[in-house]
Amino acid sequence: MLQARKTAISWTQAQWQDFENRGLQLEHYAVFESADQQAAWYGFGAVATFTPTSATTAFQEVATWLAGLQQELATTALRQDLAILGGFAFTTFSQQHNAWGDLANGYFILPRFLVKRTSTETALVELTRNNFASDDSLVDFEKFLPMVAAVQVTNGHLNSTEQAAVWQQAVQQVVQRLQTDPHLQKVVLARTLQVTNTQPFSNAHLLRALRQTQTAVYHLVLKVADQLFISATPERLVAVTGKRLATAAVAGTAARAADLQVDTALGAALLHDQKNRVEQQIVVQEIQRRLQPLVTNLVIPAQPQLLKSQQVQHLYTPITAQLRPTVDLFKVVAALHPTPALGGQPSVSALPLIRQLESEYRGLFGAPFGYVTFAGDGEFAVAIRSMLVQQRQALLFAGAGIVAASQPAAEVRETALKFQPMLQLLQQQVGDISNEK
Ligand SMILES: C=C(O[C@@H]1C=C(C(=O)O)C=C[C@H]1O)C(=O)O
Repeated sequence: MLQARKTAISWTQAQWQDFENRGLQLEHYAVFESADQQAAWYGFGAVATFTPTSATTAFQEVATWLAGLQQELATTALRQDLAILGGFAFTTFSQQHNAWGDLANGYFILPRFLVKRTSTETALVELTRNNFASDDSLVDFEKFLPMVAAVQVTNGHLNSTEQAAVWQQAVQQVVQRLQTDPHLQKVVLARTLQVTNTQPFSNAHLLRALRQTQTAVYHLVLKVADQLFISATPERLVAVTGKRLATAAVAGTAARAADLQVDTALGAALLHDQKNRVEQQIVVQEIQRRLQPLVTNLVIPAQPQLLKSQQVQHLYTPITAQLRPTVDLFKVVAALHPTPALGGQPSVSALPLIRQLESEYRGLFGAPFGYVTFAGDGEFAVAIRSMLVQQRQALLFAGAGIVAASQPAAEVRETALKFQPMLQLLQQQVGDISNEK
């Protein structure tokens, strides 16, 4: 039986910082902060964890796991305040060796303590299968967290290895396929950047840098044992509140500029660029096609807008709808992932090419990451601009949509920009990076 209770909290900035630093010492810690800052969930420790067995059945598996937890809950009063947090894997793990370890097939936690922050409340929710240790959740929470001394400032020296030239050749191959295969419209190809430090990265510093340098994007964090996954993505996959659904088609990329006029001109050029408009329209149409059987009142603006994050700007079409009575959040995620923003079009042709041409298994990169409450509401973001950190190693991922008109060298530049959000976190900690090609 699951016992739950909720307490309103109003912590100072220093307390938040202290609790997060201590939370990072636990086996499990997770963060979901929405890009619009309307919702945030923090998971400390785990009452239960779940790892799907395969990517194709993962959505149903997690839905079934959550349904079991709902039945175990002693009270229905807190269903809006309890949530599972975690991420799916992009595809089923297919390689013998990969960097992802326990996270390879995706990973979800039911936290022992949840902090829920919305525009109207901030609350600590305690959850246990035993009896509560005391009659005060705040006391229990303080006792549950490890006592850690102040986080040390780390220096160190970074080395990075990437395979830009090899990847550019793979892009060239994809372009040739796109030009000769009339059924294939788009393939999203990703590359990786391996960064090695001379000493272990500090998770606390990485998270601080995430909040300082990456604003107006989602902050996604999942720490399991000595692995830390971080994403600063601008891209929503889907949010569901009651029967209201919101999703977005995000594709097509231009750089940002510090100068406002230059930045505006870059955005305007992107809005009028034929190649990028095609790339994004493919995503809009495919999302529409996949949602149609699941929703009513589908609203799709005719023209895209710009979605700006620190390093890049994208074409962006916000999409809303009403879920049909029998459809839930998991069914929508299963239908949408991967959209042609991360897979390609059609998926059946693009996904095998991705598997064949990419050197690293994607793991949580590009996959749905989010939370689902015990009431069935929730949100998943697309976990791009992300990396996996383990001790002295960081593995960064960046992809780009390739269409017949793509120029491989430009895609290399675009993915270099998309590494920047995570590179900044690493650099903030140790200073400059040296590049070993
Ligand atoms: C795949 C990534 O980004 C995706 C690809 C984009 C593109 O090709 O222009 C734009 C936004 C994202 O949907 C990434 O950042 O790694």
